[in-house]
Amino acid sequence: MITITDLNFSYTGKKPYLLSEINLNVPQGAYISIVGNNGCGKSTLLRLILKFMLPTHGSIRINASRIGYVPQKKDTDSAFPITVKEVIHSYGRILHLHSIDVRSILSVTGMESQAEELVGNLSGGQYQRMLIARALMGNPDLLILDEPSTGVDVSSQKEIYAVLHRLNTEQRLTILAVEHNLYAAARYSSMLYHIANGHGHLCTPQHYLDEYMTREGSFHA
Ligand SMILES: Nc1ncnc2c1ncn2[C@@H]1O[C@H](COP(=O)(O)OP(=O)(O)OP(=O)(O)O)[C@@H](O)[C@H]1O
Repeated sequence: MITITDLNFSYTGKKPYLLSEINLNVPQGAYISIVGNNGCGKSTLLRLILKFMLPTHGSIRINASRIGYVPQKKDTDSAFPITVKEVIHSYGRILHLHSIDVRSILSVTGMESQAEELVGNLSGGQYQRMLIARALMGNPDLLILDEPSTGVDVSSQKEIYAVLHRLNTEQRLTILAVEHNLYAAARYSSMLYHIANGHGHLCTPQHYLDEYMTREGSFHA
């Protein structure tokens, strides 16, 4: 679904590269979490995949009919006076959807009873579940998320990952997520893509736990 070939990237367009010799294949139905230390280039890689920027060298091919995107919470404005229902309607207009069933859209992430709520009154977990419901409008075959559980309490994290797990295993939705929650990455991903020193390595959750966690520090649930 995503094929990245010999990608190099720096914000200056010159060496040293932030991302170097990146080769990654995300097959249909996979759930891949991108992990690595702060500043290693995880979000940069997502922005390249989303075509917000171009690689310095190399190519990214995407074979998806529609991509759903859940941005980092800090990149969204939860103070804007708009209800959950209005968020769904306005996104439907952007997608040129003719009829919108707000209740059924929100029910995918268990948010139907918050439809009339102002987004500023939602908890971190509810807000994130609203963004996931919005990203699923128009039936994407690829869902990209940037830190889906950052700033979300543990019980809401469980709800978010239950939704993502269900979408991936039952509906075969391909998921690519930048992940700081290493417990969730190891528990729910089919594979992890670990970035360190500009280079990426695809590994199984077990391999990541065995090889990297001991070197990179403690395990956060
Ligand atoms: N627009 C930009 N212009 C120049 N440098 C940038 C830009 N955006 C990010 N960077 C730098 O690129 C590096 C990688 O940033 P990026 O956000 O991709 O890292 P990350 O792995 O997602 O980090 P974190 O885990 O902290 O979110 C950082 O040193 C950051 O300061």
